[in-house]
Amino acid sequence: DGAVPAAAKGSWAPFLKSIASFNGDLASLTAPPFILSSTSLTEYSGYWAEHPEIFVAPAQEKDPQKRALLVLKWFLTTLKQQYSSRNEKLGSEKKPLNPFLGELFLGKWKDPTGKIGETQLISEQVSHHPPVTAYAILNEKHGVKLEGYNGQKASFSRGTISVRQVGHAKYHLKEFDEDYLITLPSLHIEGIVYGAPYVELNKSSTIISSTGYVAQIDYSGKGWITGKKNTFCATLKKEGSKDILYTIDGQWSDGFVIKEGKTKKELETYNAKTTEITPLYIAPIEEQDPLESRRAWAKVQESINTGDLETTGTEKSKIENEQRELRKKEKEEGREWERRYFTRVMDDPVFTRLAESCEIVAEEGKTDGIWVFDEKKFAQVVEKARTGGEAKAEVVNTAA
Ligand SMILES: CCC(=O)OC[C@H](C)CC[C@H]1O[C@H]2C[C@H]3[C@@H]4CC=C5C[C@@H](O)CC[C@]5(C)[C@H]4CC[C@]3(C)[C@H]2[C@@H]1C
Repeated sequence: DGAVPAAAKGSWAPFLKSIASFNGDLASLTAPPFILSSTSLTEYSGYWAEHPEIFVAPAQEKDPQKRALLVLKWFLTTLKQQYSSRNEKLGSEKKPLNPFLGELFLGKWKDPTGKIGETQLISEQVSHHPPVTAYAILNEKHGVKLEGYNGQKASFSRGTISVRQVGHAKYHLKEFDEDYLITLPSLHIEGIVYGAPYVELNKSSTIISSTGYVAQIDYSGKGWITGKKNTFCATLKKEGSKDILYTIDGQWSDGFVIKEGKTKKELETYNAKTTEITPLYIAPIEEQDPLESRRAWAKVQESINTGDLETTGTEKSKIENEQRELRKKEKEEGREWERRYFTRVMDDPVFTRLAESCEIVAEEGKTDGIWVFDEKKFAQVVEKARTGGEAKAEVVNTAA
């Protein structure tokens, strides 16, 4: 059963107390030691493309309707890693490290076959209060670019933590000059009182394409029709039409079936458990920029993994104090921290046009702008790395 391990019982009470006065800021949760993960939240951006071949598949499909289906399929294949990979690997959902402002996580999925080409991950903590992670995933060979950002608005009630995700993802196909706006599902954390938290997705999310296709994904937890957890049903339609072109049903943590809308003919079955994950290549720590997660958090990660709470505390405080000093200095000099790859804009025409079709996302975009990948900044960073400028081999050690 999911009962709290006896040894950890002692650390449970402070957690439940902190959760009772939960103020919505997930980072303020004093999660018990066995729940602390040594992974920084900036690394979660990598969950969007752990199957690079599926990520670039739409770029190779000439038919726009089939392309829209392949983008929906790719999105659905990311859910298992996004929302249940900690359970698989670590036994339960964990509390990630809360990234500092400017923290970077850079990596690439290499391609030995030469058919997919290299796929690059750039993830940057663009805001600390509230925490917001922006990311870009780039595949030059197929002209595929994913950019997005996310933050969390959390609340606690009836033993579960509910999280509304702020932000969105935008998938771009260069060859067809096509865009897909992806809204982020709400979630809640179940199993907290048993000490075995896991994510369940709520309600629905949408993918709107500039070619006029709309995908609607409806999530449900246990106790819905099938009683199985992590179930969903998705439909793909042409905007303004009632005809369902395709349906996709299944469990995002297990697998799903793609069917033709009218005839219900089975077109494809996807098995999330047997599809290989491509490992992300990260530069060795000594070659990393000081702002890169695994270098900056190295001592904290080491002490979390060895269960040395004392050192975890002191090393975390060092980073937090450094950050406070930086913010103080910026305030005195009347400047803001320079984001390295992303810029906040008040109006992104692609986002605005596509968001009109789904009210949720439009709201955020209007109020405090949206974070976009800044190609100019990116080019400067690449140039600096090439000419050996003061910035290190930022993009990712291309020699490796
Ligand atoms: C045992 C009970 C306990 O200690 O409660 C702490 C729990 C682990 C609950 C709080 C944390 O749960 C984690 C789950 C994290 C989300 C997982 C996946 C994603 C998708 C990704 O694309 C964006 C980030 C997001 C939404 C994570 C955000 C942070 C979450 C909610 C962690 C909570 C701090």
